[in-house]
Amino acid sequence: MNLTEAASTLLTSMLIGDKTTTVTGIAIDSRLVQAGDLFFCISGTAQDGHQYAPKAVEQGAAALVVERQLELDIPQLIVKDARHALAVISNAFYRYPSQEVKMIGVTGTNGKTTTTYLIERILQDAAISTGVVGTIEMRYAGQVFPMSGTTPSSYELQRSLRDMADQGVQACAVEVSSHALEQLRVAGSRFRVAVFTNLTQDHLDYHGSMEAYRDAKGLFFSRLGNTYSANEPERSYAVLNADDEASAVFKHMTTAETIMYGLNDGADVRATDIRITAQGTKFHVHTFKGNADIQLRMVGKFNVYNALAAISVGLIEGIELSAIVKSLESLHGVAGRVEAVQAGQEFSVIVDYAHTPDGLENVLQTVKEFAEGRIFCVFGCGGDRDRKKRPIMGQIAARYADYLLVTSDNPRTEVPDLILVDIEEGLKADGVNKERYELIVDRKAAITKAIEMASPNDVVLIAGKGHETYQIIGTEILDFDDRKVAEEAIRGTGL
Ligand SMILES: CC(=O)N[C@H]1[C@@H](OP(=O)(O)OP(=O)(O)OC[C@H]2O[C@@H](n3ccc(=O)[nH]c3=O)[C@H](O)[C@@H]2O)O[C@H](CO)[C@@H](O)[C@@H]1O[C@H](C)C(=O)N[C@@H](C)C(=O)N[C@H](CCC(=O)O)C(=O)O
Ligand SMILES: Nc1ncnc2c1ncn2[C@@H]1O[C@H](COP(=O)(O)OP(=O)(O)OP(=O)(O)O)[C@@H](O)[C@H]1O
Ligand SMILES: N[C@H](CCC[C@H](N)C(=O)O)C(=O)O
Ligand SMILES: [Mg+2]
Repeated sequence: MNLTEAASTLLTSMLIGDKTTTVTGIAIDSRLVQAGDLFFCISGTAQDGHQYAPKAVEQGAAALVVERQLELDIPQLIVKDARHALAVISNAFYRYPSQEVKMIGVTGTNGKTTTTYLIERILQDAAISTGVVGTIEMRYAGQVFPMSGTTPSSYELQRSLRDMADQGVQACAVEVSSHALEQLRVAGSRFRVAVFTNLTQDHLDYHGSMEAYRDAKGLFFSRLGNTYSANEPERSYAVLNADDEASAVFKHMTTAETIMYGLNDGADVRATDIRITAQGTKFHVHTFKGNADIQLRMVGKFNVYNALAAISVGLIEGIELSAIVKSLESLHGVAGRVEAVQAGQEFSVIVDYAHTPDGLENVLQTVKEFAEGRIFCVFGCGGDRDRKKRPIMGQIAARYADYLLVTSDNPRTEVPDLILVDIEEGLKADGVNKERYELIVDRKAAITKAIEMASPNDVVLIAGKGHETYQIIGTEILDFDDRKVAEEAIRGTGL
């Protein structure tokens, strides 16, 4: 792409310098710039990318996209909003790959990763080559790539989609975080389906209020397929959780046809007769394409919702309900989501990724349904993240578990002990007896203690980190895997 072509995508942009300059790649981080790249100076949430322009030039950038002209001898494309320009130009640079790969986006506070995996399985089994992009990893066409967050930046997403299209990938299930919506990471991507799981408290540090958080999610639906045309190759659909009140707002915002799923009468895709055991979840599903019994290997009522959302997507894609049911029944679960650790012990140890008040409540409710003995809950709250959820998570843990081991979960640049104190505030406010909990800042020590305390038939729930294989302390990323630590603790105590 040359700079004139890049400039032509934005009517109000202004090009300074050699207009024929060719750019061979896109970069937003000066440390990753390669010779020939177009470097976008983004006014970010933490810092101003314009300050890194000299470094980008030094690394070989061919040109810059800036919001104000810089005193540098290099072609510059001046735009009003570099983040917006990044989305627009990335879509063009990678030749609009979302027109070729059918995109299914999943947004919501909890359940995005799980739901994308269910969708991936259903589509793969229907011989639709499917990629998945989200918290755990990105994978397609037999390759796996690590991820640093949930939703990649717009240029990384477009670059990956182009690669998918070139490798014959037909569909892609993408986790769409509220940060991503606010930061235009999926802007310009054509979504065939937008799925909403639920909206509960999280990320108030970033969004400020629940209304602002809901509005960020709403962007996904208001931007969805807002043209009706005889030439439109395929319609877009919104798949909404009928039992979450935010869905009414999203339904109102979108021009797409909506499929409502839930547990109550009136939902288009509905579950009844739910039965949960330690081994799995049974229910009857009623849809606009027939009814069926289904037996998931995954436990928890929340997984019924995730399954209903995935069933809706399968039906939109024209897959038979019986085939969808078979696919879902074959899935063992998702790494770090209600994952059992078995090392010969006589009590249950479960590792789960619940890191929000609602996530924690759901998983504890599920555990409570099958626990025969006491419940020990090891959990913490992330540093440099929503502080308001901390006392609430403490209160929820105390409501369901018999004994709490409050510990660290990626303290990042905060003082770890103080995060624990924030959680304890909630316990004190609820008058939880000090005999029922302890604060152990070292996560390994907390897990080990819980395992030492457990007796046959008890359940040790280790929440918050799920599939994560690290603990972020300060700016250091240290190896840490709840599953391995638990297994070692079990073997170490010889139980
Ligand atoms: C608050 C937030 O969302 N930040 C994300 C955002 O950064 P930003 O654009 O605001 O950038 P910034 O850090 O202010 O820096 C400004 C610019 O300077 C550049 N820079 C910076 C340093 C340098 O040496 N050179 C350089 O060029 C940066 O690359 C950037 O372009 O865009 C970046 C690129 O997409 C992300 O990596 C970064 O994620 C940070 C690490 C983060 O922690 N994000 C979390 C909160 C997040 O996004 N989480 C959601 C998941 C939520 C969920 O699933 O519940 C997610 O989608 O991952
Ligand atoms: N539909 C749901 N409703 C409420 N809680 C859920 C739901 N699905 C999963 N959970 C809980 O939330 C945790 C996280 O699930 P999952 O990883 O699928 O969510 P996510 O939305 O991808 O999270 P993240 O925002 O970190 O990407 C699970 O370990 C489980 O405890
Ligand atoms: N997507 C979430 C993941 C949180 C996981 C938890 N282990 C933590 O570090 O807080 C976030 O970035 O806020
Ligand atoms: Mg996720």
